[in-house]
Amino acid sequence: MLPAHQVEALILDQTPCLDPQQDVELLDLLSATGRVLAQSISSKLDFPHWDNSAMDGYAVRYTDVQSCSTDRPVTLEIIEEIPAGYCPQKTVQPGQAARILTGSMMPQGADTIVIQEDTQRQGNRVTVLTAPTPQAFVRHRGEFYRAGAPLLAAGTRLLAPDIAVLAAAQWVQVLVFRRPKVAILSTGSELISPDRPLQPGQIVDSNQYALASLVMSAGADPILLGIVPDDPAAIRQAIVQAISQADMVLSSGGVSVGDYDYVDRILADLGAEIHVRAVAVKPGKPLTVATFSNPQPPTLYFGLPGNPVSALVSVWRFVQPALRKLSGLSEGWKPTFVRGITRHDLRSDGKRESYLWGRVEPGENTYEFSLASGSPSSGNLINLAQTNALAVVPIGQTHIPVGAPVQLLLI
Ligand SMILES: Nc1nc2c(c(=O)[nH]1)N[C@H]1C(S)=C(S)[C@@H](COP(=O)(O)OP(=O)(O)OC[C@H]3O[C@@H](n4cnc5c(N)ncnc54)[C@H](O)[C@@H]3O)O[C@H]1N2
Ligand code: MOO
Ligand SMILES: [Mg+2]
Repeated sequence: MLPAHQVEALILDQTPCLDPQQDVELLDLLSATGRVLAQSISSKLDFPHWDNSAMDGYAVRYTDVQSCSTDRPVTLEIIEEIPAGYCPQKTVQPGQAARILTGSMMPQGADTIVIQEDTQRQGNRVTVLTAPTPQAFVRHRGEFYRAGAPLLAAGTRLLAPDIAVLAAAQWVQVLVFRRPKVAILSTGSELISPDRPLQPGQIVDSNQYALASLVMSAGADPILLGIVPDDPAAIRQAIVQAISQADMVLSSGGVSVGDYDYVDRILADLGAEIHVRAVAVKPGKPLTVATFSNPQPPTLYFGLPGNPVSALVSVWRFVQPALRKLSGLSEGWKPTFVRGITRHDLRSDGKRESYLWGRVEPGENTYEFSLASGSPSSGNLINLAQTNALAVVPIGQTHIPVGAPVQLLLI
C-alpha cells in the first residue's frame, strides 16, 4: 500500500496532457466558457484605448485650478459636453473646461478631472471650489495593458472574467483544448440501472452516475459504457472498447481480493503497466492505476473500488487532479487542501489516512468542518449527499477532538 501523496505524484507523472496542436477546436467566445485555452492571447489594443475620465465632472487644465478653494474659487468657461461614445472636437484652453461623463474621452488640452461635487455650475460656466490633485481621475491610455503584451496564457481555464477580457480584446473565436473523453464502466453482476425493477440481491448502479457527473463537472465528456457483469471475457471486451475510445478510463468494482475481482488480472493480460494496486487511505484502499502505452499518448486507467463512497473519494483525491492535467491546464492540478477546525470529534484506526466526509463552512476566523450525520460506512452513499469537504486524519493519529485544527480537502 502506497501513501496518498506518493500515489498522487505518481499519477500526475503518468498523466499526459492533451496535444496543443491536435487536440484543439475553435469555438465562439461564449461556447468557450469553462474550457481551457490552447493558444496564448494578446491584443493589438491598449487598455484603456485612450485617456478617459473615471468620474462625472469637468476636464480642466491642472494649472488653472491648482490653488483654488472655497475662499478662492476659480470659474471656467465650458466649451463642450463630452458624453460616452463622443469624440471631443475642441481643445481646452487656459480658463476653459469641458463637461465630461464617466468613461468619456479626455479632450486635448485638459489633464485633470474635477468631480462635479467639487463644483458649482451656472449656465456655460463652472466654478471649481476644491483644488484637485494633478491628473486626478484620468485613466491614461495603456495604463491597464499595453498592446502586444501577453494577455492570457495557454493552459488557462476560461471563466467569466477571462471571457470579458477576450471580448474586450475583440477575440470572437478562440482555440481551446477539446474536452477529454472519459470512458466509464461499472463492473458487478449485482448491478442494475436505476430504471429497472430491483430484484433481491441487486444493487442500483449509482457509480456510473456519480462518476459521469464528476467527469462532467470537471469539464470532460463521459462515455457511458454501462454495466458489465463479473465475467472476465465481458470485462476484457469492455476495457478494450474503453481504451480505444477514451483518453482516460474509470471502472468501478472488482479491484479487491474477492473471487470475482478480475480487473487487475485483465489489465495485466491486456499488457497494461500497473503502477498502483492499493493506497493507504480509508475509504478507497483498493485502487488500481494503470497505463496502456499503445496507442500513444498513454491511456490512463483507474480501477476504482466498488463501494460508492470509496469510488467518489478516490475520484476527488486522485482522479480529478489527473483530469485537470489531461485537460490542458498548465497549473493548479493538485487537490485543494485548507486548514480549518472541526466541530465534531474525528476518529480513525490510525492505520490509513482517513477521509471523513461532511460539510465545510466559513467560520469567524477559519473554515469549520461538520461530519455528515449517519453511519460513516464506505457503502453508505446516503449521508454523502451535500458533502463539500473531506476531513483528513493522518496515519498514526486516531482522534482529532472538537475545536482542534484539521486539514480539509475541498471538493
Ligand atoms: N477480504 C477483504 N475484503 C475486502 C477488502 C480487503 O482488503 N480484504 N477491501 C474492502 C474494501 S476497503 C473495499 S473498498 C471493497 C472494494 O471492493 P471492489 O472494488 O472489489 O468492489 P466490489 O467487490 O465489486 O463491490 C464492493 C461493493 O460496492 C458495491 N458496488 C459495486 N459497484 C457498484 C456500483 N456501480 N454502484 C453502486 N454500488 C456498487 C457492491 O455491490 C459491493 O457492495 O472491498 C472490500 N473487501
Ligand atoms: O477502502 Mo474501502 O474503500 O474502506 O471501503
Ligand atoms: Mg470485490
